[in-house]
Amino acid sequence: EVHQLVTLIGNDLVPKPHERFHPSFETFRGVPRGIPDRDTPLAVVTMFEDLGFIHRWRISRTTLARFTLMVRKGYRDPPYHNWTHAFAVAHYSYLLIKNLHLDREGYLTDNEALSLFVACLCHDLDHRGTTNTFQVNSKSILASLYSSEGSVMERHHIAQAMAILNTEGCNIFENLECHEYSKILENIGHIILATDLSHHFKILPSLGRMVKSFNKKDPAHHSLLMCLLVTSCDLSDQTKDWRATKQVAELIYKEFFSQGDLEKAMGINPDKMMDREKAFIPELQVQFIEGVVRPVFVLLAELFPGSEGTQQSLQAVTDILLFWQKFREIYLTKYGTHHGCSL
Ligand SMILES: Cc1nc2ccc(C(=O)N[C@]34C[C@H]5C[C@H](C[C@H](C5)C3)C4)cc2n2c(-c3ccccc3Cl)nnc12
Ligand SMILES: [Mg+2]
Ligand SMILES: [Zn+2]
Repeated sequence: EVHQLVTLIGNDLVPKPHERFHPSFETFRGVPRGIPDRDTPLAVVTMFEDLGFIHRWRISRTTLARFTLMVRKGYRDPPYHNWTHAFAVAHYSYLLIKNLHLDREGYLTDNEALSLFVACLCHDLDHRGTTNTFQVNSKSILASLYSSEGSVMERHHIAQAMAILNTEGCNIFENLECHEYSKILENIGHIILATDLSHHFKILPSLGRMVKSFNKKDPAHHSLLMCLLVTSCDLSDQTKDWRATKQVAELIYKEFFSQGDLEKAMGINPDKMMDREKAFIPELQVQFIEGVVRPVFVLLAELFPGSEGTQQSLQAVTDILLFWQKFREIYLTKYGTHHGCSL
């Protein structure tokens, strides 16, 4: 498949995204999950090309093809935390960089923009469909490796990304100067660690301050911005249409409930959110979107008020929240209580 992909992109055949994929590919309404899996490696390469990364960082096309296929292969196939999710997250970062001109406008350095896109592609590598808490409770190998530092899964995702870059013929950063190279690895690690939602809650007060008075010269602001951006990308499924969002919620709870079943079998009492007998999904989704998702897109819209895309994303999240609130009301009035709710 490397040969096939290389031939495609080798002789400058990298197509324009909207022509090859879908007119909505470059818009915030576009649903990257609609791209067939077999087309996603080429779509990744077109995004690298479209963002000017291939030229700016002298990335060899064959190396890029190998890297992309290795990353896709590095994902397992749990219901939600698979390659399709990584591709969707990376696509949203592509939209942000392209439409907000994050590098050109000085919100991010060139290096940070490339770091964000590559970190999104790699941010859930080798995910097993279980949470950090599960790693610790089940005393997994990954917990034995990383639990002392916290963010167990995220540290594993970083290790997997580094392993791919260290694989012969897959290091897309091979032509970077020394200081750029070490900077990019540091940024990618920082960004992937920021996808742990408990980290997001810790920095939330600082994000609020950063958004109020962003200082393009302050590296700390750049770091906080990269954390906010990657969290918005990780949650970007919630900025699409209701049908797409509902399908995603089904995948997430399929993964959560499998973990809950596993925990029960292991004699561990699962979190309500993971227990198919106790979870009332509409309520959980109202809480998550109201408490976590919408505040992220409010911050993003505040930071980029002139961008249609961020306003659209905030509006979409607001609509999704309304849907879940209606869903919850109907369910509660119809059934009085919520036992045995299924989507
Ligand atoms: C739709 C939707 N619902 C979601 C409901 C709940 C949670 C969730 O991790 N909750 C918490 C709740 C407390 C405090 C922290 C740590 C743990 C304890 C677990 C977070 C995530 C959800 N999520 C994600 C998502 C984003 C980043 C990583 C993993 C995932 Cl799954 N992406 N989409 C969704
Ligand atoms: Mg993750
Ligand atoms: Zn993710």
